[in-house]
Amino acid sequence: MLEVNELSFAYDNEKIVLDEVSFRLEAGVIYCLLGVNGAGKTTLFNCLSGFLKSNLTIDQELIKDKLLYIQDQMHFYLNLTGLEFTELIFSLKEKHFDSEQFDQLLDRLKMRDYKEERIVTYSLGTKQKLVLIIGLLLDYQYILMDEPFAAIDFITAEVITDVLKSVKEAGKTIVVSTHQLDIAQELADEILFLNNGQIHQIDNQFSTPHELKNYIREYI
Ligand SMILES: Nc1ncnc2c1ncn2[C@@H]1O[C@H](COP(=O)(O)OP(=O)(O)OP(=O)(O)O)[C@@H](O)[C@H]1O
Repeated sequence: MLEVNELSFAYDNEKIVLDEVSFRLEAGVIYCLLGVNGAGKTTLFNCLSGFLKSNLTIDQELIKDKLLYIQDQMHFYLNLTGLEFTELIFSLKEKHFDSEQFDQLLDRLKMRDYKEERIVTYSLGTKQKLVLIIGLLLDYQYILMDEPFAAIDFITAEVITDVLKSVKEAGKTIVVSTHQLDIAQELADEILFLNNGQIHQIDNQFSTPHELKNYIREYI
């Protein structure tokens, strides 16, 4: 379990983005992080992963070995193929690369044809899928994902939703930020709604995206 207590953050002492935010992340749970543009979702991820210095005490072991942060803007070596890039990440992280599991995930996300293609030829959504596959293969306990569905078509989004649910069943903790309420309502066990520097943690009791939207509107 990861417990965050009274996390506060402001950029250059300007407006407070996170105002004594507290919440817990449990094993085997998917959280969807929601909030309007500029609410502070990326800032929260950056604080949790130690990219931004806040009042949070960062557990270095957690950051290094247990927590994976998949940012919305990823950097690639564009001249490498998907396979080469994945192998490079694994060698940098000094982790064993399981090529069979890699192939299975490529198949599941309809990525097999891209395995030997250079990343420069990938579309944005294809790059996002590669990052997701690498993230899942790295097998971290906590996976933070900033808008992983942003460039993903709805068919692939369904596949990714299923993949994330099976990762959750394996006891991982997943936090996904998204603006897509249909995905949040389908995917989340719990909603983390960020608004005016505060987090509202809500059970996903909603049977339709519309219900979730109406609930959130009450806060804004
Ligand atoms: N490097 C920065 N310097 C100063 N202010 C920043 C910086 N990055 C973000 N902000 C401000 O902090 C606030 C939170 O931004 P953040 O990017 O965390 O929001 P977000 O919820 O991820 O937004 P979006 O949904 O648009 O991606 C915004 O007011 C933003 O303008």
